[in-house]
Amino acid sequence: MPTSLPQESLLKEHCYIDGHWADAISERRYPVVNPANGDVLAEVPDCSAQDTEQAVEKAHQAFLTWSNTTSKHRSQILRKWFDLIIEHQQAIAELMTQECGKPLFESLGEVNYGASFVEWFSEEAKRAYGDIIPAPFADRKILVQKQPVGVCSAITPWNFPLAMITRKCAPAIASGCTVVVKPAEATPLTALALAELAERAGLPSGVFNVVTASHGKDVGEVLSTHPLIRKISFTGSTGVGKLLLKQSAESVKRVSMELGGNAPFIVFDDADMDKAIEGAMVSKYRNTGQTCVCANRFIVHEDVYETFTQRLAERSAALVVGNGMDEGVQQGPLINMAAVEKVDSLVKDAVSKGGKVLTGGQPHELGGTFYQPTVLTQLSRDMKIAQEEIFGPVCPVFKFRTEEEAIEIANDTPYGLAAYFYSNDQSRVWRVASKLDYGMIGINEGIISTELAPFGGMKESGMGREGSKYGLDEYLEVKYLCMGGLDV
Ligand SMILES: NC(=O)c1ccc[n+]([C@@H]2O[C@H](COP(=O)([O-])OP(=O)(O)OC[C@H]3O[C@@H](n4cnc5c(N)ncnc54)[C@H](O)[C@@H]3O)[C@@H](O)[C@H]2O)c1
Ligand SMILES: O=C[C@H](O)CS(=O)(=O)O
Repeated sequence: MPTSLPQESLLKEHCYIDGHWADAISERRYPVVNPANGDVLAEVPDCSAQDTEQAVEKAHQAFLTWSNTTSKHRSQILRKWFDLIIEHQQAIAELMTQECGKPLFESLGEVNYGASFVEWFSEEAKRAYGDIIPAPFADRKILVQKQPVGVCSAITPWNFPLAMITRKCAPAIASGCTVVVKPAEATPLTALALAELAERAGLPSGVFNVVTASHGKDVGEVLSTHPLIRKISFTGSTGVGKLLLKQSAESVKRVSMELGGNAPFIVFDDADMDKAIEGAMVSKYRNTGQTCVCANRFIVHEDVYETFTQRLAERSAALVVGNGMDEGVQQGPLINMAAVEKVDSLVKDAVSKGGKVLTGGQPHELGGTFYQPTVLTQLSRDMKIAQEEIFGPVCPVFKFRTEEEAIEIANDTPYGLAAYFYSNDQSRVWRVASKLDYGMIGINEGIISTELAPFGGMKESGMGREGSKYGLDEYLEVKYLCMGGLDV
């Protein structure tokens, strides 16, 4: 085990089921690798369908008790979990950087962002209000109450190893549900550290379970079809999301889907260029371009196109690329070589069709999973980079002339997660915001995610919302009680 991993007991190498640290029934294990240098950080259980079925059954038993606790009790435990995550944020961040690659300052940011969902839903737990509705007849009362959905499953991606788990499990636990989590195969250690801190916070056995596996298919099939699972919450690619929707349909499970993105970043001729460049940099290069809400297509008015592209290229070329644990590094590795090959293939396709490389454009001289921050111009919409989620440090910059053209280009995608645009014309702001088909829109702002606002998309970017006052309802059922025959 590399010496840089925290020695404190947050490094867990077993799955967490019903309050026990366990091996897989098969005793198979798989290595967790640092994408920056290929170091084996740890080994964790390679769980199967059988392990997952046991976890679901334990979560069901725990639900029978947990669902009958008071919301205040659940709130207090969630608050303790939040406090422990914050207390141990450095150790968690070091685990996160070494298993997913993001620079340490970004991992610390994610730990605090992910913890904010636990804090938020420790408060929202006490606000699952119902209604008393004026009855149409004198002898009855109409009541509406909310109750927990039941046993939930959560399947999460590697790019935000903590926040994507807390964004699901905090509202689930707050509402009285229990959860079986399958983290991404690449990033189980952060999830297991969360389980350790949940146990220390006093979360009862079986409420929060973590099943680790080297691939998603077998475990995922159980988590999307088991009769005791009443809801599945998935964050990941649209392709896997569609598969899970199909698998969940047979037993009509509740679903939350947080899927892929293809965010447009529109710069109008009346934009504040300094703000637009800053917004472009933070939106594009967060997690080395590997976030679902990263700017994926820059769409820039012809009058400011040269200025924007030159300034973006200068800033991109100046980014420090390296191991995320090293001081000053701003761009880490991509998650694996397949990601490097995909990003490079998109760049080469664009160049083969006439695209021009202003900076970068190929794997980084560091080798391995590192890629050069890249800016491309002279692009056309028939290029793959116009339609696919890049998930890497590449900025394709398209040109437009009219407002209508910009909106048409921006909406020309099956995705509808996040969009961004920069303009100082207030009338234009209202026109464009109303016409963009996206669940979240940053206006003169490049980073918009917060636990206070509803996170989610339209079209093939998914369904449901996470965080905010809307996030709790994803884990609640609404029940109507008609109390009749009253002599009142
Ligand atoms: N909308 C959002 O909030 C959001 C957030 C983060 C990432 N994402 C998206 O996730 C993708 C990148 O993450 P990724 O590479 O981990 O995505 P992915 O879809 O490959 O994997 C996500 C999770 O699904 C599991 N999985 C894979 N195949 C499965 C199967 N057949 N059955 C069940 N589970 C299966 C994986 O093991 C992992 O835990 C991007 O498309 C990104 O846009 C979306
Ligand atoms: O990658 C997807 C995450 O949901 C992005 S964010 O951390 O919520 O902004």
